[in-house]
Amino acid sequence: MDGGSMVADIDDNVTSGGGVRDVYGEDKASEDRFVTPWSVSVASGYTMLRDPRFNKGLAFTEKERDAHYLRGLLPPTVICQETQVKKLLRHIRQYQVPLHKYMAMMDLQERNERLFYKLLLDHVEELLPVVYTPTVGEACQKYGSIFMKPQGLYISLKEKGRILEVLGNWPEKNIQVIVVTDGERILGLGDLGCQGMGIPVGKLSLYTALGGVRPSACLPITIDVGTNNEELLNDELYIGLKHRRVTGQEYAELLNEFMTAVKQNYGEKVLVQFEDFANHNAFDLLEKYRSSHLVFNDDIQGTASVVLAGLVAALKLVGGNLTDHRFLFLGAGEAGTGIAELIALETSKRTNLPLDEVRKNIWLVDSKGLIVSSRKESLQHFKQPWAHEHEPVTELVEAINQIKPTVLIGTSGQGRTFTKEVVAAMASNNEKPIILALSNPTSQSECTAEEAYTWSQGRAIFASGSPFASVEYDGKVFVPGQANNAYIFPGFGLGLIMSGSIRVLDDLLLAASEALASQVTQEDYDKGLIYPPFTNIRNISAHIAANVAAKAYELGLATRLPQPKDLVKYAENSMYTPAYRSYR
Ligand SMILES: NC(=O)C1=CN([C@@H]2O[C@H](COP(=O)(O)OP(=O)(O)OC[C@H]3O[C@@H](n4cnc5c(N)ncnc54)[C@H](OP(=O)(O)O)[C@@H]3O)[C@@H](O)[C@H]2O)C=CC1
Ligand SMILES: CC(=O)C(=O)O
Ligand SMILES: [Mg+2]
Repeated sequence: MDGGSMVADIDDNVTSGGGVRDVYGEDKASEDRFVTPWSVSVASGYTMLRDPRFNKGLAFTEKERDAHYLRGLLPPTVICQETQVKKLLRHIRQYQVPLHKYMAMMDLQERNERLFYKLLLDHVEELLPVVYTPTVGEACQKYGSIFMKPQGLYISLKEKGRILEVLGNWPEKNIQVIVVTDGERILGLGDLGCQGMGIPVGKLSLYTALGGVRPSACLPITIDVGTNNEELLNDELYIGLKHRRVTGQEYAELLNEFMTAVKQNYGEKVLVQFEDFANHNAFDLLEKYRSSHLVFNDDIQGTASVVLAGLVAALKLVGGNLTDHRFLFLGAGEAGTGIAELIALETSKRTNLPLDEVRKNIWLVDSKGLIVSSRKESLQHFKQPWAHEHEPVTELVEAINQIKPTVLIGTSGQGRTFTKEVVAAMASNNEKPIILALSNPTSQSECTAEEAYTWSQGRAIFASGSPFASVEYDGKVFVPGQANNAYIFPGFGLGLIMSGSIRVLDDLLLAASEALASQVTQEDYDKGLIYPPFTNIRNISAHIAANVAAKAYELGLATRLPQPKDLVKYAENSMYTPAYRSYR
């Protein structure tokens, strides 16, 4: 036997490891290959089915199934989007636990984006509490354990010096709205660190569903500088940086790099919405960037705009004008002082009285009691304009009895602080007390709708940050309204985008507020409502967007010229509609 034939034998019959010959080619699976972490097949619709932006599920038509290599990848039946909505709604409703409904909705968003938005928009009153407050609060608390797929963009201290590069990793390039949080004050739930991501994700879902900004133009971002939440720091499943928050210069530098990178990458007209930052950063960030970037703080400014709208609408029910009313807040942080400032601004504009004068009708209570002048030196800067001459008062009931407000607003983040005595005190001083329990989620609401109506013998005009069901009292049904910045920011953002605005001024917030108040109908007033129902939200958002854009053009903030003639129509036409598109 010579060497040559030996080689031929081995080649033919024996594998290199001495095993059995690979007859069926199966051993190819263990061959060394160049590894790429993804594969793209141009001759298969498989990737299309798995892309939430294009997927239509069983709604792909016969023609589309042929044209896009989908044959066999779907069961044979074809159903329309309306039927899919019905099916999905039934699916969501079968869950008893709100968090399970939330997870099913997120799952749908990642599977079939248009169906998600169609379902949300068609059943907005039912599903808003699922994708937004209160359920989003619980989702953030459990974010680390419920999520398999990351959403949004995470920018942590590890990315310092490389933020521009990180922005480049996001697949979409034409971003119009960024909602960013650092997770330090998530709703009224405190510091949830990196798990706060649920908030920007939820807010941006509303930008699309309620305001019609297309999903690909929306970018949720969480900045992770650590957390002071001990429970998270000790949780092995915590998804964020496991150290206490960095503050001071290091924090400021990261935020500055972020803001600079955002403008460099997306241009002058990208809107940055600050969300759920703690107040020791929120006011400073807004102040620092409002003159160089298109920014607004939803908790300070969006909330102010929505509450002012509700109060202006409430005047139709209680009579008088803003100067005839006295306002008392429980909570003097972002929401409280933001609302107070916008009420004062609007009142001053309406009456030509100086701001300092109209501020005297507005009082705030913080965790140490009534904000009065003797405390001025020790107060944070945003509380100082509200330090009026008065003796110190520590109890809310006492403050109500002494100041006799016509309007009581809860922005404390502390549940059940509007006790029976508090509501009764408001009711004994006012025929129709206006009581707004704005804190979120429901567990942090200052009182429930039932408590507000029962303890005021059905006389309160009540709205809350998170939704409550209707209440029957003394044979009458009371429908509580929802005073939530969700009414404002989607339409507000659309107005900025469609006019190409480059800065946010307070006058734009007043314009948004005015538009929202004008959408409350006689039918709503007859039910005691000071906000229109969310079912009509696209129309409401179009009016808000149009009024904001009109003001932006008037003030010379708009860059998209010429100004469209009919701004409401223009807003409506600019909106993303979630109906499926036909594919050729
Ligand atoms: N409905 C809506 O659209 C919105 C609702 N919110 C809700 O409002 C709440 C507050 O948010 P924000 O203003 O940003 O938070 P901040 O932390 O900025 O402010 C909270 C304020 O409440 C005060 N406070 C805390 N505990 C008490 C107490 N027991 N009695 C009296 N005052 C108290 C704090 O006092 P001190 O200053 O002394 O610490 C502080 O002034 C949150 O629950 C949030 O979800 C916020 C934005 C929008
Ligand atoms: C609604 C909202 O922005 C908040 O509770 O923080
Ligand atoms: Mg918020």
